[in-house]
Amino acid sequence: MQYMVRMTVTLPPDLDPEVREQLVAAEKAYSQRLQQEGRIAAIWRVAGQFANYCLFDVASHDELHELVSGLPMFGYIQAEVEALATHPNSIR
Ligand SMILES: O=C(O)C[C@H]1C=CC(=O)O1
Repeated sequence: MQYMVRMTVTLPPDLDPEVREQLVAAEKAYSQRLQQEGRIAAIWRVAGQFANYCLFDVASHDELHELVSGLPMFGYIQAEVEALATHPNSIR
């Protein structure tokens, strides 16, 4: 099952810079592991914003929730999820 998830990240402006650096590094490692596993099929930065679109390819709503809620930055992320179905005009 595929889901397009828009994540908007709002880190507190007064967050300790060291904690921020650790969060960013942990987020990168987690995200790259999911990409290597194919559970994040693609990721794009929204130009000019601290936001991204992630295409998840997972088995269930529950797996999606587990992965999104496991993001190190989860407490600072607003996630908007759209479930994707096959488009009848798709040639793939
Ligand atoms: O957009 C961000 O930097 C936050 C984040 C969520 C997944 C990921 O790889 O990075």
